[in-house]
Amino acid sequence: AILNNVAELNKLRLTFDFIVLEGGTAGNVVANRLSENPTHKVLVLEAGGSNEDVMEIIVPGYCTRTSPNTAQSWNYTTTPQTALNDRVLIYPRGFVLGGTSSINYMNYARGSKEDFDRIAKVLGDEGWSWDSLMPYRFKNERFNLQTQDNHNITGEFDPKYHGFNGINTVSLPGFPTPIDNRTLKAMTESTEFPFVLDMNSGFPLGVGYGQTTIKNGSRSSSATSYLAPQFVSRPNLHVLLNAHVTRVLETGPGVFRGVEFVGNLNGPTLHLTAEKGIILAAGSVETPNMLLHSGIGNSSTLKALGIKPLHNLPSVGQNLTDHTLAFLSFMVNSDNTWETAERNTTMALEEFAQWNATRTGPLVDFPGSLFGWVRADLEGKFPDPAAGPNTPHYQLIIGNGFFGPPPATGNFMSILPALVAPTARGSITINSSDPLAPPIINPNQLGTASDVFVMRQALKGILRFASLPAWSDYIISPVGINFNSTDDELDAYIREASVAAYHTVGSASMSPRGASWGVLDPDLRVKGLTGLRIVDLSVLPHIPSADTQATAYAIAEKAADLIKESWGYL
Ligand SMILES: Cc1cc2nc3c(=O)[nH]c(=O)nc-3n(C[C@H](O)[C@H](O)[C@H](O)COP(=O)(O)OP(=O)(O)OC[C@H]3O[C@@H](n4cnc5c(N)ncnc54)[C@H](O)[C@@H]3O)c2cc1C
Repeated sequence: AILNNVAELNKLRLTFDFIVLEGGTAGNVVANRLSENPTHKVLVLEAGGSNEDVMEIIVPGYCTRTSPNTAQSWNYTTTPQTALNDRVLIYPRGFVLGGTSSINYMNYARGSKEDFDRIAKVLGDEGWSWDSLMPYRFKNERFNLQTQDNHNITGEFDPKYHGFNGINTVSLPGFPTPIDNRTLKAMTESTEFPFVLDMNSGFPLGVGYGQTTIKNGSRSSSATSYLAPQFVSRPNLHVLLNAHVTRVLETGPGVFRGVEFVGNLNGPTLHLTAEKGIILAAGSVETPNMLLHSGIGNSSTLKALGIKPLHNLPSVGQNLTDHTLAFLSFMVNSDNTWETAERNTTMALEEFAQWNATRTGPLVDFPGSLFGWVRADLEGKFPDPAAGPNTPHYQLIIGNGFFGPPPATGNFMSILPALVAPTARGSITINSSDPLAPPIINPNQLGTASDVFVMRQALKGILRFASLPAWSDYIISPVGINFNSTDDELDAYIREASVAAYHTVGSASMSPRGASWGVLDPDLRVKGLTGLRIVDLSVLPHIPSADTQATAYAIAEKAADLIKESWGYL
């Protein structure tokens, strides 16, 4: 059942085997899988509210409206980013059931085989390799063979890389955009941007059809899928909304099976204990924040802040890694772009009415059909930052309009580069002993010379792509730079036009058993402690070269098996 307040929970007088701290992308997967065993009583505590009836969440075409500065987002900001002219960036995360899977842009991308084989090698644990994670990707995925416009999808994906019986629906685009055919034609005009049949095969290089977590024209999040009515009605699964967790608590020497939370920010502090274990799945920003406030982190820093150190793990909050996105638009010779609907209320209402009546039309998709995964020419200047030669350095996000509020006049298309093999590392730290105070978020965007160089090469690559004959009667000019900008001009543009991609990972990373660094053993247990596992993207020692939700789901499916195994059933 889903409960809205602590009074409802108290009335039930329940005890729990597992308490899953937070109903986000990964947390809901674990809650679902652990409650498959009817003898296991599972509670999820989630700070945010319900995902139901929020149109910005449900309608795919509205996905860019879910954040920032909405009731469904932790409206964080970063520290001034040195490489980005000291700009403070917005840094949203989902504050709602489903977590960031309820507010993200739904792109489903797994990264490369080499990404995960590198992680397995670093950890000395084959269980994290690409091949070992494949069954968990399949357990998560329910690939949808029908699109909203019922077009023939042969040649748009490769079925052998997909799961068809999982829980979370993944679909191909259901409404072609007017620039799809030109993009496909451009691919035939240059060997630099070949067509890739399926970017989720482990070998993503090329440009191909995007896959998204959309079910029949509406968002599929961990809340709508893993907590669908047939699951959340299990008598042994309870989800408490509006429960802000402040700390995990020591219940015996080195044993953490307690949790402290508040049911509303001015209300009393409440405590619960799990018989078997606590699963911390608050995401890469809040998980390290919560560990630090619980006394798990660098003991001397915690002591200086007035927090009683309970377990010295200096890596907590370190190694935070994120991708970087640069906005890049082109003025085009067409009026069939997003701007036209954005400037015309009647047309926007018609699009919504179409979606509402038949789940067809432009709002059934993330606003874009094709994505690219490309390697940059490093010109021998830097060691390869990618996991291997089949792994991209940057992503192309192609859209039929201007991302963000459009200028008053003109029509546009966007080809955004996202740096997906960053070398910079950031951190989550705290400067207060108040667990309700926001953490200090420093993703250190483009924080190395190598990252700035690769982003510059990405911009040059996109300018080459936009110069191909397929675009000659369509693209008028880039916005903010031009086709022959100098390196200095491109760098100046990058520092102003780049933002975080919100693919945050790594801040409570696994490391090999017995290592002097890291926060978790490869079985996701906090090093040196009993009763506490972490299951979210903070656990990754390296960032995959793709959007991150597919990996959050795979980690969580694997974690559920690890937990079940340790309690003697699978
Ligand atoms: C705007 C945006 C767009 C994105 N687009 C894409 C995309 O298109 N494709 C993609 O693959 N990835 C995308 N991502 C990233 C991706 O969605 C996330 O990496 C992933 O969902 C994170 O999963 P998680 O389980 O680690 O954390 P989350 O899903 O964030 O779960 C954490 C949960 O913990 C809760 N929580 C945190 N602290 C507390 C507390 N103290 N007490 C109680 N509850 C708490 C949160 O409310 C949340 O529900 C996007 C991210 C953003 C922000």
